[in-house]
Amino acid sequence: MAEKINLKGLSLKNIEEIFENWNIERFRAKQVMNWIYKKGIEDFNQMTDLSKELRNFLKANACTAKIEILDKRISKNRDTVKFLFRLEDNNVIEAVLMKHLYGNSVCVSTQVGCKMGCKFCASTIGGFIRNLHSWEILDQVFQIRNSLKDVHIANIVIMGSGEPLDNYNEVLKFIRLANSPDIFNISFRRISLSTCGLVPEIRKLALEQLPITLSVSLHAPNDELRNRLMLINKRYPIDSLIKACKYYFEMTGRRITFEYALIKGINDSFENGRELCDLLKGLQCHVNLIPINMVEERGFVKPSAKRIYEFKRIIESNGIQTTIRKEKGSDIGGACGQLRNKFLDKKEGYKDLWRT
Ligand SMILES: C[S@@+](CC[C@H](N)C(=O)[O-])C[C@H]1O[C@@H](n2cnc3c(N)ncnc32)[C@H](O)[C@@H]1O
Ligand code: SF4
Repeated sequence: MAEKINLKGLSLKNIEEIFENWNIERFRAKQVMNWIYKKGIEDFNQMTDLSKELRNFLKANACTAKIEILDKRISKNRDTVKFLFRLEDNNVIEAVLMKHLYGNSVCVSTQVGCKMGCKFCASTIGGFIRNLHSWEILDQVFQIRNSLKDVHIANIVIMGSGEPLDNYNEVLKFIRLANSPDIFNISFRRISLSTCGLVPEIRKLALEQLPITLSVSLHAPNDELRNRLMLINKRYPIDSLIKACKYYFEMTGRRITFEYALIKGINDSFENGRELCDLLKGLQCHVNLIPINMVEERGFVKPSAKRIYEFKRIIESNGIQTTIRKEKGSDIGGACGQLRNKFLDKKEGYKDLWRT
């Protein structure tokens, strides 16, 4: 028997073409998409404005694949919900819903694990397993929205496990799908993509001219320090990264956000702050300071609140807009990849959910 076609993660146009090939009226595609994305219904049986005959045909020839929610953890102050998902091949990923005053955001993963090897990151500890398909990235948003019915999702941040630009085509497909009025209708301006700095792909993304926000994980103001923290810097040193960021701004008019995770005694000195200002001089940007989320396996610790504010003042005094990221969900495995690692280590009751 021919394999069923997964309608999840296909655009309206794609589904219309498939239906046309099956001699089904084109407008039925829009009806099916409304059921899936507007009403959250994935079961063809429940699509009551389709004839019984059509529902049976779709059941036999199509499917709406899904990722399964394995666990859902709500932070004590209820502003963060972490989701652990099982994929069809039994791999496990995580995504997070964060409630902000300016609207709720979902942070999605783009890969199972990561191959980039940043020293402070939990996502890379088990290595890289595989890229996610665009529908698997989309389904993280879909399942979260379905599971928290009263929560409106206003923003998507592509900042979960994995390096999105290392999975370029599927991530771009996902961005376009999430933006589509037939799917989530989230404006490009409300989508942020974070990268560790894959220079050729940043340049390629600039040419797409999508007005999304690009966040660059910088974390160090010079090559010597960045080489120690992020292996990618050996391939694409800071100078080439900053040039690519300037190019991105020229092509899109979108200001870059630089992420700088402050690690006590490593990158938080006054000298580091001044060097960072020199590096970013003249660039249209914003700096987001992140108190490092402790990852036991790595032994990095965040600086004191006083030092974090002092660092912020140095950057701001040079006319660069700077924010300190509010720590969210630290009681439920805050850093990306930490919950998945607990699952892989069969900790905290996850042993029973284990399947190979
Ligand atoms: C997990 S990464 C995923 C996106 C992309 N791979 C990247 O590196 O930008 C998202 C952000 O989390 C940051 N990050 C990773 N581990 C962290 C930790 N332990 N504490 C704070 N931020 C961390 C990364 O540097 C990056 O800015
Ligand atoms: S910070 Fe990003 S690129 Fe680096 S290991 Fe983590 S997920 Fe991968």
